[in-house]
Amino acid sequence: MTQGTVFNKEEIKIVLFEGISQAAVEVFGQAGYTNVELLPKAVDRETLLAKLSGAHMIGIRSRTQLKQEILEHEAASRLMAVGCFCIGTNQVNLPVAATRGVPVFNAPHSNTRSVAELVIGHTIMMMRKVFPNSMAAHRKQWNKSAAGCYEVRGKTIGIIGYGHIGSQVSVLAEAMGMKVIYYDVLTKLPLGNATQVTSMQELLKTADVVSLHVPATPETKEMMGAEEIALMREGSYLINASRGNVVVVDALAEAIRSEKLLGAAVDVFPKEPASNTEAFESPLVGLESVILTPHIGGSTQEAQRNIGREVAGKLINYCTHGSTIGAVNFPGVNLTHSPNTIRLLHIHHNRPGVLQKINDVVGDHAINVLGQYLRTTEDIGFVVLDIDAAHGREKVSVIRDQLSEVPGTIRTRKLVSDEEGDHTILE
Ligand SMILES: NC(=O)c1ccc[n+]([C@@H]2O[C@H](COP(=O)([O-])OP(=O)(O)OC[C@H]3O[C@@H](n4cnc5c(N)ncnc54)[C@H](O)[C@@H]3O)[C@@H](O)[C@H]2O)c1
Ligand SMILES: O=C(O)CC[C@@H](O)C(=O)O
Repeated sequence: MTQGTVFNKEEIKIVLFEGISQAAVEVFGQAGYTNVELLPKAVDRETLLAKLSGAHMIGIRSRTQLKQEILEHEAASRLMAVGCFCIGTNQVNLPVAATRGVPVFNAPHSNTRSVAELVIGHTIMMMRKVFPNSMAAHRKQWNKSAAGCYEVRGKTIGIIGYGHIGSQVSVLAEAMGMKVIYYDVLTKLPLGNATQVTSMQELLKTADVVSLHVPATPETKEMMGAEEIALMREGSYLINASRGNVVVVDALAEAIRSEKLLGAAVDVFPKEPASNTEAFESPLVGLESVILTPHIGGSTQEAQRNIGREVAGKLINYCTHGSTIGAVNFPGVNLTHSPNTIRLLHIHHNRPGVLQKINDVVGDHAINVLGQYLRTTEDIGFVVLDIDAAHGREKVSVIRDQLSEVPGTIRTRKLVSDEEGDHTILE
């Protein structure tokens, strides 16, 4: 019999890695989740496993790699949900997390303005050679010269990936008098006077500044290599604040050395140091017309605070109510507090016949089902049963045990609510 262990909210162990904003801790605390450990940076594998041990929910940013081996490790056996306190979720093996019954949440919007602002800053700094001149001034050299320096006004920026960030870069660039063209695999509504072009080649041949804003996918891996850079205009510029492996860095370094490109600004790298104490290595190091920033596109107080609140809220909603809205690897079910209800969550492999078996189990008991929800993705099925606590309280543990034995079951959870509030029962 798998009766499950009762955990009140203050016993739910939450570990937040990588200097996640204190705002997240506050949001957890306001919701009654007070057992939160906040670690200032990413940790090595051994520490990660030690911290994972017994943790119900964790929060990470882009440095912590949750690979298959980690997710399937005994230390992660209690792990119920993961929050990526950022946009990117490529650091998590999402299919493995899903088949472990672990939804992964992120913050798709909260840092996008910060990235767009940095890109605009990079554009001006790059085209005015601000950093080489500033570094020279720090060495007491006075390089007053207009050579190789340009206004952005009237220049064309070509945005590859016109999503949340690309479209904001578009608006800000246009406000500075730039012409905007963009390429996206989807047809996207142009903002202002921006124009969508039909091929990446056309964009590369036309733009004075190319800015990359695509997600990390197999299609975007190394999408800017030597061939693509060769198509760019002589003396143009490249910005990458998306993901490191979108650009072939050796090809970019070569284009800078040969002065095919007058400059570049790079915020993300194929290999990034795991902590601020590890040395940063890149073929771009030492090329003074390249602005190098340490993956800080989203690193502003405003963005981190908003992300902290957003992702903590999603984790709370999942833990307290079973709501998976906003999960990137899980069927989305929007659930809120339902008084005097016992809520059973059944996460299973999406294969024919599971729902029927669940209904058979429920049908064998004289209980009042107040609500039933089903959502599936290709691989995962998620069924939620709201059972009237007035009649079902004694029977629910037996029902849960029987549901746990339905072939294809990944995980079950039981959430009990009453007028005073919710508490959580986990496997
Ligand atoms: N530097 C940072 O600190 C930082 C911060 C946040 C996000 N990011 C990264 O920025 C990137 C963009 O984020 P977003 O929030 O704008 O994403 P988004 O999903 O809103 O937009 C991405 C756009 O790219 C398009 N796209 C996908 N594949 C494409 C392809 N092969 N060719 C052309 N277009 C393609 C999509 O249709 C979409 O419109 C992501 O890689 C994200 O991880 C970086
Ligand atoms: O904060 C981070 O570590 C990642 C920032 C950014 O790349 C994101 O994916 O949101």
